[in-house]
Amino acid sequence: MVPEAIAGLAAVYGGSKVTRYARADRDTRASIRQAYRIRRRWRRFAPMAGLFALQAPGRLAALRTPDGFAPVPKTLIPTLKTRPDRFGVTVTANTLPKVGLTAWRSAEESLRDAWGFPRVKISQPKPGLVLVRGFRNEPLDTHTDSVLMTSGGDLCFQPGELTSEDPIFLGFTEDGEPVRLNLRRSAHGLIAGVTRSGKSITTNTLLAAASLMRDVRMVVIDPNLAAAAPWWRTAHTVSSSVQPDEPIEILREIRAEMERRAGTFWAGRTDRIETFSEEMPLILLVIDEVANYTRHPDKKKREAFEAELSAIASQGAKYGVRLWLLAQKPSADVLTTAIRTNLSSRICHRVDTTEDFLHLFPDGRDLDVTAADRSMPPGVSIASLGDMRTPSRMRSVYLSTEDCWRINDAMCAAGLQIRELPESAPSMPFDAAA
Ligand SMILES: Nc1ncnc2c1ncn2[C@@H]1O[C@H](COP(=O)(O)OP(=O)(O)OP(=O)(O)O)[C@@H](O)[C@H]1O
Repeated sequence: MVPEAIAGLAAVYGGSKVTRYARADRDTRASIRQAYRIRRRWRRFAPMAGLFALQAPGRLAALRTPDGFAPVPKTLIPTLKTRPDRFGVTVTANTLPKVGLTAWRSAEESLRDAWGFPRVKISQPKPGLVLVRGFRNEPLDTHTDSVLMTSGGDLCFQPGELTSEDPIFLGFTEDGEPVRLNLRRSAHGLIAGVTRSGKSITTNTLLAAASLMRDVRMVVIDPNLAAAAPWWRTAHTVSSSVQPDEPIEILREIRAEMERRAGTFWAGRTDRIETFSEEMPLILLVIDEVANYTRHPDKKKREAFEAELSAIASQGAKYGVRLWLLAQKPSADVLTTAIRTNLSSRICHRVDTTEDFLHLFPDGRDLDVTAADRSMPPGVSIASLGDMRTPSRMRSVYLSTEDCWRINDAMCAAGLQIRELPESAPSMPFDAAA
């Protein structure tokens, strides 16, 4: 019975590995094979790389050793665990006496050559453990499609299937770590970058995921209409007005909703809304090209817009509002420091100057990354959001505007259409539905 149970367990374990391999994409399969080779050759390779320790022989060894011979010390080798993914393999090893981070770093070149990685990154996440991240593919150079659509153009999630608690997968850091945004737990955000740097593609993912969440109410203000167009029929509120009047009205309505929600604090004995529902949705307010309003030539309108925006930026989060602003260059004349300070999640695509970068990351001069880099390709940014400990390079996942239209078509088919497209829609160049 016992050997049968062991055989059964082994079959299940082996079966799950085979299934995992069969389901993996081509790059992950190559990494699975690479991880296997690393483990198989490890005991022979570790002493050659100097990654071993000698343990003085104990009394038992002395007893077992024939007379006239000195007892041989035991060779200890770090134990490896491997985690393959599409970029390469992450190897975790325990440290041994004198085989800590320094020894692993000294062996970096041998590890790179023996394991076949163009780049490895060695770190110590906690005492007793060393992490070697081997990259066969660079995460920043690797195109990643959004998880919201299949390669065949079908939706991976049906409208209403997600909630604000579901993480939005925005991209990968340069170390291959997924970057996820949790709308419920995070506060406001800012996306910057020169034209064609990738702001819209990043925003597509944010808006598309939010539109599939049943407890999120989407409000999109966009003087260029580009970001708003796919969501025109289904977003709760949408405006493409170049003049600030309509956006000011929308911001006032949100403020009125905030005041209405303040009343619920008494009943709930709380000072913030942390759970959302269809009756009490999270309000995602996205404003593209915010400079169009904050630098509007009409001073009175500009100030009225800024006053509303400032109130939402400072107070909105606790009432369940998440404000995301997009700007090419969020300098002080575009966004006041008071507003900017409240936009804690930051994504900075390529910008022109270091000063522009510092508007998003005031400590940017001390960082070893910058977005004021002309070689930075579209889709790559410096990001600080979610559980990232320091700002890091990120490559956004790709979700085309055409895919956003497809998601919107599916929402309309599910009876979620709120309004018709504007009269001018058929002539819009980006109207994939036309
Ligand atoms: N994450 C990405 N992966 C692959 N390609 C990308 C990515 N992001 C952007 N691109 C490429 O860069 C082009 C420009 O991106 P996008 O339209 O998002 O720029 P933008 O900053 O919004 O520009 P604009 O301000 O002019 O609207 C896209 O059409 C696409 O070809």
